[in-house]
Amino acid sequence: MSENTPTRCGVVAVIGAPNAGKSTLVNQLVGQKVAITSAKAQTTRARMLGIALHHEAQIVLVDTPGIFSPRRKLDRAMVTAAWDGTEAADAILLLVDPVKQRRHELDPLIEAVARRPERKILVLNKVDKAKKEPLLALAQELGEKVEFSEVFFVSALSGDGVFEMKEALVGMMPEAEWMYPEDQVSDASERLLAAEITREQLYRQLHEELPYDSAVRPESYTERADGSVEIRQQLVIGKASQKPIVLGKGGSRIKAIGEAARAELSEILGRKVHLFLHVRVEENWDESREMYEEMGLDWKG
Ligand SMILES: Nc1nc2c(ncn2[C@@H]2O[C@H](COP(=O)(O)OP(=O)(O)OP(=O)(O)O)[C@@H](O)[C@H]2O)c(=O)[nH]1
Repeated sequence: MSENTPTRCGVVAVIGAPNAGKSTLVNQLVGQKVAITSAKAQTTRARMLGIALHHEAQIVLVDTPGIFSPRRKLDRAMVTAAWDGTEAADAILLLVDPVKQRRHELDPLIEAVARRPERKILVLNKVDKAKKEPLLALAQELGEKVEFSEVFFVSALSGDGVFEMKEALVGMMPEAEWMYPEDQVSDASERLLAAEITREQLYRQLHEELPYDSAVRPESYTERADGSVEIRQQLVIGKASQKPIVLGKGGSRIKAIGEAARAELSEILGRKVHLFLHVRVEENWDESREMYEEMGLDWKG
């Protein structure tokens, strides 16, 4: 970057139906993992920032929970967090999975986006799985409903088309000082990220067996004198009957979850990690204010 080039900085809110690939795209744009992903819908619970740098621009990406029709209190808090994430954005990026469109969730979203005053960008994801003609037809259909200033076709998973999109995003960012230090990639604390990494493993390893209502509560995060870090977390489940599923035979499942999370965390943190997990049954954890605050969601009584 030349010294005379003015810096740019802006906020892009990434919205879309559950499972569209929002977290995968944010990670790809940032160039490292800042948000967890899974095949399970509604993995992202709170608003998370991923901070991408490209040329003179700092692009602050708001990874929102998927927007869907809320039924439970937890769902309502997630949808509120999603829309809050779009406040004060310089652009709204609507991400769509062209194969599994989830129209019942996508259609209300399209209507809401159409009414927003911000610049709007359409990104059709998962092009690795989609056929060309339906993809173009979908872009045209959505383009008739919302005034998008740009349309991109990408694979967030493989990175195809993401570089070109990043180049284009730079030009959309207003001239401004960077909001975050150059080396900051996310606004999540290491403590929260650690809990999220464990939750990702919990979903990956038990996705069919364990219903959606489970959570990981950070208990302690202590730096040891030798430079390593000791992390304690609770795996919170809603029913005692789920406990044997999480533990597995002779504790083998929880051990595998802990081992995979520990390995990934040591890599991300660049140091040795000691991870201790234990299961806790809390029937109404999704009605607890403390849990909401730990997940970065607002509690609305
Ligand atoms: N084939 C393919 N799969 C993808 C692509 N992008 C994301 N996925 C997969 O789609 C699933 C959902 O991805 P996420 O990034 O967790 O989706 P999300 O929109 O953040 O989901 P929520 O947290 O439910 O809102 C994961 O299994 C991803 O690996 C892509 O470009 N191609």
